[in-house]
Amino acid sequence: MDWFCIYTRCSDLSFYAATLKGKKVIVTGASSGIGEQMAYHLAKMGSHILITARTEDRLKKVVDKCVELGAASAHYIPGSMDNMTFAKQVVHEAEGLFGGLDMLILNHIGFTYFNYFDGNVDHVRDLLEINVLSYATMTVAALPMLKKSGGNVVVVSSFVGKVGAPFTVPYSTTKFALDGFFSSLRMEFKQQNTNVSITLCVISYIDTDSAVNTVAGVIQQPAAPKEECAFEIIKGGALRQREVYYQYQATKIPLLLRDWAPEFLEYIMLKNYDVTKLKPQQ
Ligand SMILES: NC(=O)C1=CN([C@@H]2O[C@H](COP(=O)(O)OP(=O)(O)OC[C@H]3O[C@@H](n4cnc5c(N)ncnc54)[C@H](OP(=O)(O)O)[C@@H]3O)[C@@H](O)[C@H]2O)C=CC1
Ligand SMILES: CC(C)CCC[C@@H](C)[C@H]1CC[C@H]2[C@@H]3C(=O)C=C4C[C@@H](O)CC[C@]4(C)[C@H]3CC[C@]12C
Repeated sequence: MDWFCIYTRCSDLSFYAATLKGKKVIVTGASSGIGEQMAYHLAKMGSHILITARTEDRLKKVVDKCVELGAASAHYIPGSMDNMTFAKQVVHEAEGLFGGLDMLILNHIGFTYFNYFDGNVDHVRDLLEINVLSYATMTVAALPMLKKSGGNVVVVSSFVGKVGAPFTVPYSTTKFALDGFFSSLRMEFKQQNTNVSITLCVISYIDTDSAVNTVAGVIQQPAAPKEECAFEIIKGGALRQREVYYQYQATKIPLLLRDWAPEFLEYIMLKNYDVTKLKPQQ
């Protein structure tokens, strides 16, 4: 067993020892994809869960399954994160339901295209509202409760929140912004001895329906499983890691090249794109 395996085993063990049983957790964007899978993991661990997204019937189905899987309690609140009043309302709902909060998992994203930048700066602004400002708004609203519990903020970002890539100009802009906001805030928390951890998750291509449909063959790299991805995100948050890299070899290794051999990294990334598979712009 090499050092990496030993490390992984130890961190898994310490995670299981400190599971999220009885913890109060909000998961945004949990009607599908990685967010839905995170809700199921938390349910199996026996957490109190509040999920949110826009589509009520999907949320209801996820909540029903969470109850079946063993959640201490499961609730949903439907609404759109382009509305900051709603973003605050979700946090206040958790306060009313649970009387506190241990973990805030920020995961939702607004719809975007996967193609050459179309010049529409209004779309960039709209996406910043949903993907960044609602995250900041919810964090500010949840901070009093998280300070009381010594809790965690978990921010789901992307490989393209660390490295620029073709066809994701508006999306990548929002994910880079999350790094600026949350990495700076994390340092202020250290400076002020604020006992709230911030985990930024750097995620590679995952097999969610929306991602696979959008990317449709353009990216040659295989998509990683959403169930495992969801587990690694929760584990990183519970262990108060500053960043999570999933999949490790598809994120951390290229990131090592980013500052030392940027042109080589660009070369590798472009080789992974099959532009002939690009869907026509809608
Ligand atoms: N899949 C991938 O390849 C990768 C994903 N990620 C990140 O993982 C996270 C989850 O992605 P993934 O599971 O693939 O995405 P999905 O499209 O499956 O899920 C997105 C979620 O956000 C919700 N949502 C969409 N628009 C809004 C809105 N306006 N207000 C509130 N909620 C909204 C959706 O529900 P509804 O439509 O009902 O509102 C859904 O629950 C994201 O942060 C993404 O950036 C990072 C790297 C790679
Ligand atoms: C070393 C390289 C080969 C790695 C390249 C990996 C790149 C291309 C991977 C890493 C993260 C991926 C994107 C992502 O984060 C989330 C979304 C949102 C979803 O709704 C639509 C798909 C999209 C844009 C993914 C597209 C493919 C991306 C850019």
